[in-house]
Amino acid sequence: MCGIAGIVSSDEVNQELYEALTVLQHRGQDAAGIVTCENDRFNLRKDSGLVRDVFHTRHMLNLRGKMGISHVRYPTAGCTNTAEAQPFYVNSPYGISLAHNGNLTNAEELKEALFAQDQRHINTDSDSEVLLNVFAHELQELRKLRVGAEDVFRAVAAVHQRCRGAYSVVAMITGFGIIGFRDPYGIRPLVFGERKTAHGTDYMIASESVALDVLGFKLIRDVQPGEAVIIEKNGRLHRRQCAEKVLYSPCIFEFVYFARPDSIIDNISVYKARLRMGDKLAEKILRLRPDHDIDVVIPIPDTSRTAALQLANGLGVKYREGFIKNRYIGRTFIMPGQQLRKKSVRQKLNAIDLEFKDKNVLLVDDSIVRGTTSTQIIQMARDAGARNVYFASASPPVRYPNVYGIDMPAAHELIAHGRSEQDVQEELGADWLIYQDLIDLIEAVQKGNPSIGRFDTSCFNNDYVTGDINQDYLDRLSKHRNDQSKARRMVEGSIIDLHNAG
Ligand SMILES: O=P(O)(O)OC[C@H]1O[C@H](OP(=O)(O)OP(=O)(O)O)[C@H](O)[C@@H]1O
Ligand SMILES: NC(=O)CC[C@H](N)C(=O)O
Ligand SMILES: [Mg+2]
Repeated sequence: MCGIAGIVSSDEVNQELYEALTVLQHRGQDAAGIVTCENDRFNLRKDSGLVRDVFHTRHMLNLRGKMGISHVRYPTAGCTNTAEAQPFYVNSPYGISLAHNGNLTNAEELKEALFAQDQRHINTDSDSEVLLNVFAHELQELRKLRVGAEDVFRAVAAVHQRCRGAYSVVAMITGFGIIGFRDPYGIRPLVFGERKTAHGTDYMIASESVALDVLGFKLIRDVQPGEAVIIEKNGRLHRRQCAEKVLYSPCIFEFVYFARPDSIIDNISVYKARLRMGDKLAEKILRLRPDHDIDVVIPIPDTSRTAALQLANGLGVKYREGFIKNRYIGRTFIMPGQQLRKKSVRQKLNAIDLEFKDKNVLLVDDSIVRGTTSTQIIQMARDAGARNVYFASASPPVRYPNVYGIDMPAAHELIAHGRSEQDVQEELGADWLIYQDLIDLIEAVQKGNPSIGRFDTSCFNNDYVTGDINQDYLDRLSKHRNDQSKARRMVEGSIIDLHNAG
């Protein structure tokens, strides 16, 4: 998952793009970048690392301009090296820069076609560089000296024809403005908002509404699946549906884990969706064991807190913060490499023994993916003296790879793949394991916006919304991107790009 933002303002945007990235940091911790545009010239700073480490005062001073885009990265293609940090840049036509959240599922074919037919060279393994070049090629084909909104809409329509998979995008064209667009399924979130100032209206596009809130923008709405939103540098706004066929199917895992609870995406409050997940889990537990002996409900910080609190209320059992999170350790699931993920769980969470001693504890997490967190946490609960350790997951067993922007490419790395719930319970060492039912999860999310008829739930039920994912693709993905092969490719690459402020 990545975080993206774009701003057109009557004032300098560097500081605000930086702040947007700090608010979106939970979507990607590997690399960060900002491009601004001033007098038809781009200024770029991007590098591997957290937002606070990538941008120093000297970089910020260089990022001049009243429009710009920014990105935090969690790779799903290529590797973690700096050459694949975003935004990407092409000089022709016009000078275009682009930041992408999602994953193209036909990137290999597109890369070949870009080279063989469109005479474009792709210098990294990043699918986002491919996407940028498709967009650039389609704009070039229109052969206009100066670009206009109509041309951009036509190029986005052509992108929809050629690209498969998930893409929420912000792009910027020198001397013209910024563009936000979303694939025809709306798999990854994208919202836009406005802020009235004494000098006119500023506009902002972002992955999540929380970034708008923090910068004082008012949410207008989600960018619709297939839609493109253009904000010209003079503040003029254009919108157009560019896809022939639209099938709104947002990724349900955004609501389970990725998005911040204070965001509203796809017109659904993530916070309320998580509360409802807690309600549903409580109902299931009471159905299965009306006379349960749970003494205390304990969340596994951070993301599960909202669901766990409501679950405790539903059961009428005490809610206690039995694990304390080290506030300086980030999200472990999106860290690169299993060794680092495993080590970080212990650095991140520590138990308060008195909440466990001689009690039947119900630990709650939002999801169990590789089982890295749950295995260690259950052991920690036992070490802290718990009598029985029960474990509830606010989402169903994750059994299948994600191909739309979450880096879980190899089925065999998922703890529930090919295992029954009973098997997983034994593997984790829990005394009882309760998973949310998929139907309940869907209801919990859909209640926030009943007009969305479908969600991408592929990691739970193998049903990929784009309908074009076959075993051959999954096998290639698994071979290329499992933990071991990723580790082999962790080489540092130098950037062939705009001058990058070092
Ligand atoms: O089964 P696993 O492979 O361990 O993955 C699932 C865990 O990873 C995530 O936590 P993370 O530490 O990333 O972030 P959080 O602080 O937002 O909960 C998620 O909330 C689960 O706790
Ligand atoms: N998680 C994402 O959205 C990743 C974007 C893009 N596929 C990359 O690897 O950089
Ligand atoms: Mg967690």
